Amino acid sequence: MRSLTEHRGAALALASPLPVVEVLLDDADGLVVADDLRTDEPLPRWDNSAMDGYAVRQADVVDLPTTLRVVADLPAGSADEPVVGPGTAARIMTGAPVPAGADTIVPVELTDAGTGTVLVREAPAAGVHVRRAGEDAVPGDVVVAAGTLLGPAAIAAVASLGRATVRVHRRPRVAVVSTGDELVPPGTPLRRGQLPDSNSWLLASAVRDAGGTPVRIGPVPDDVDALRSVLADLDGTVDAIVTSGGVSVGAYDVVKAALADDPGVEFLAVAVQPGKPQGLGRLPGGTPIYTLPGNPVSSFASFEMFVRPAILRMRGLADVERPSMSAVADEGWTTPPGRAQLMPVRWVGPDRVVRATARGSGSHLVARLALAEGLAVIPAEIDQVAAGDRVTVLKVSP
Ligand SMILES: Nc1nc2c(c(=O)[nH]1)N[C@H]1C(S)=C(S)[C@@H](COP(=O)(O)OP(=O)(O)OC[C@H]3O[C@@H](n4cnc5c(N)ncnc54)[C@H](O)[C@@H]3O)O[C@H]1N2
Ligand code: MOO
Repeated sequence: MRSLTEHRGAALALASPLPVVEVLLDDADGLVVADDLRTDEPLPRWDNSAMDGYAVRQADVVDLPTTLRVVADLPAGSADEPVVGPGTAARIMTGAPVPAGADTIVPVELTDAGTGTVLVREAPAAGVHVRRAGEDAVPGDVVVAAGTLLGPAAIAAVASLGRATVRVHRRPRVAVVSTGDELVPPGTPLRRGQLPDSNSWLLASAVRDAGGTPVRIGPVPDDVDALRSVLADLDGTVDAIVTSGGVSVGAYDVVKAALADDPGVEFLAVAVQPGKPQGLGRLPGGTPIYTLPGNPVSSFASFEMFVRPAILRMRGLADVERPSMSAVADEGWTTPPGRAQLMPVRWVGPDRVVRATARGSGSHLVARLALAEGLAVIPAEIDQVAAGDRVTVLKVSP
């Protein structure tokens, strides 16, 4: 059996950052910046006022109170370039450029708010309430580095450079294909033996949560030719394919059968529970394929371990790890000998977890998987978790 870490490495090795495209800022959320974005100008671009008030000369506000003549009115956006000479002031609003001659901003609260003349009762020291050109960034500074994930703050930084578009790695399109004769779409009446396909929805949602665009297909019946034709159509038109089911040693394991002669795809056992039977590789057209086991908790945990990091890498992210933390197991449980365990857990305190369901990591427990907030990763060498033990928990809930 291959170790969890080794298989994760093989899964990640199939992925590389996708080609770069230029997108409007409106479409940039969740995408990853392709090149360093530098500023050509100082930011702020000019000295400007941090307060609504009056721009004055410090020498004029030493003996207070005093009355100054108002020679200009400068709202934010004003292109006027008045000069504040001795005995005068410019009314100024937050964000307007500080006019030549002025070195001091008097907030309106310290004046009589006059428009023809202004009575100044108190004044701050020179430079207070002035936002200096270049104090945020100077020309040549990298403002948004290659590899930055675009969220609200980073998009604001790009916009503040005056750019309407940004070059990013294309968002991965990932096909998810569920297989199994027993599956019907949710909402369809069930006869004995049938069950709703939950994996294609699970995987489509997981793709979206990983920042990809899912192409959901399924359920595909246990028919080798039908599945081959679905995969051939997808090969070369999507960035990755994820299948569920049909990879163990059953008589009708369609995914394994459909790809058995494909030299680019290997099937193997990984020392992990759930998620032991796995396959991965490239289809003839070069598309990476990940064939996950069909048990829903196995599909969930396998996607988390093997597919999600690959999608993050395709997006151009350097860090493909989930945030993890050490937590205390509030109860004990057994783990399979010689295999790592991925135990769905939920929080019962800031750093305490219990199994999400009393039946633990059983790979069919799809209904109660909904309670899982984390996956405790128990190394293969550990055969028993005791109450009070520390475990590493990946935070997986959205
Ligand atoms: N003799 C052996 N049998 C099994 C072994 C083994 O080593 N020897 N391994 C077991 C393990 S571990 C797993 S995991 C499963 C994986 O099997 P498959 O990937 O072939 O999955 P299926 O047989 O197609 O389905 C398993 C199970 O999951 C249900 N399922 C499948 N797809 C969906 C879906 N889209 N939505 C909801 N539920 C789904 C399916 O009905 C089965 O109950 O093999 C074990 N067997
Ligand atoms: O590997 Mo299976 O996923 O243990 O149930």
